[in-house]
Amino acid sequence: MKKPPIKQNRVGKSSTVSRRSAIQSVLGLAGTSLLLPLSSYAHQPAAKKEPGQVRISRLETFLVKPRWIFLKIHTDEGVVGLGEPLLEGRALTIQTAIKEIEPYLVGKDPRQVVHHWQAIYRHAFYRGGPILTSALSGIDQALWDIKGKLLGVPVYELFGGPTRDRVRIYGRASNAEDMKKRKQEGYTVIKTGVAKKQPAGIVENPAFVKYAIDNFASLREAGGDEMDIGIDFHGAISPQTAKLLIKELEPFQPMFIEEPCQAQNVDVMADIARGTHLPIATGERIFTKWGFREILEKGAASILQPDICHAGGLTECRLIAGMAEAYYAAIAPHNPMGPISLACGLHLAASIPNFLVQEQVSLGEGYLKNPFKLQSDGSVMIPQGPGLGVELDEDALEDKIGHDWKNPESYHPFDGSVVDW
Ligand SMILES: O=C(O)[C@@H](O)[C@H](O)[C@H](O)CO
Ligand SMILES: [Mg+2]
Repeated sequence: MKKPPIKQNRVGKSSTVSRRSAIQSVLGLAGTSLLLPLSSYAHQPAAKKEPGQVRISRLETFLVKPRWIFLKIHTDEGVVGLGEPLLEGRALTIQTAIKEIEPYLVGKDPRQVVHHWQAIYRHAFYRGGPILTSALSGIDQALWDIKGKLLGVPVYELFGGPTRDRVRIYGRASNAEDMKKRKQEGYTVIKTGVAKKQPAGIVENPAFVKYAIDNFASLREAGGDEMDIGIDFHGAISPQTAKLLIKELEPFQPMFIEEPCQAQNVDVMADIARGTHLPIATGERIFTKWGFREILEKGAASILQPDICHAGGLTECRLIAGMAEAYYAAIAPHNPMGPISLACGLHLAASIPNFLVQEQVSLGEGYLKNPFKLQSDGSVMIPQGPGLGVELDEDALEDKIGHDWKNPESYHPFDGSVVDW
């Protein structure tokens, strides 16, 4: 059989032999040639360090309030890369996943970002899934940060940008009063949710619909016709109710309908999308290009909301943006995370043509030495420092270390049954 193109680990040969024979004996395959030759199982060694080269020395994660996890990838040259490998409610699991990936990275050249992405994703054998792609996403972000810092340029420069000089961000409003405040702060885009007195069931009566639509109408009135207002159904409404609400919302022209249903059955979302001219947005629970492929092919959404902390990092989200462009779809990164995630969104926005708007819940006040500032036109500027261009404020962070965040639970008040939140 042909030798694999990658140099093999001679030093590790004996452990490779025992690993293969262990695999073979477990599978009952001893003596058969079903498995690849020895060399194919070898771990790629850290190449000898030449002068001027950099090696990854250690991965450090820490939980940060309210529910985040930050990653630092340390190098033997002192350059540190930042990432946010968060999956909400699973911070400890992610921490463990990163611990398991660390031995692969230690001793390696941090600049081979795409190569490491491929190795971490594909050698896991069980590919993807929210836990592993979130861990990988944070690592990918930190590696781009290191690469930019080593070269002394912002990440968007490495991606061929800037494609724009500022980035529209959106705030949140659940009622007319919030809307007026956001407008005053300078926001030109707002996201809201479906107003409801109790969790949605399967079929709703006119009172449910009226309550939700009246609330949206009050937001439209407070925001005015020039305000872009997206509405997040949160995948927590039945598809039939989603269709009904969308029909009633059409006259108020929302900017997009987010997660009109869960994305597990893409055909159902595509059916909803065909029934309205309003743009359907989805993506916070979809991972990698393989997850977004089906959404695009079936025309289930025209606004993709990959989370740069879940979907595979900056490497993968750029590729997803390219796929989206071929379907005239736009990118609006999901981001209820921290400021490292926001910085990633800004670099992505500055390096793709089809960016729409960026979600954020924190501009980094109390976390960053150089927090972002909302401009009077509803935008923030793209960070100009090397790498991701953000620096943690370690002193301010001290009292924010650690959390025991738990995701909400929701039960129907009538019979106590589990409902989506
Ligand atoms: O679009 C959003 O920001 C929300 O759907 C959040 O991702 C969700 O509440 C979990 O944090
Ligand atoms: Mg959402």
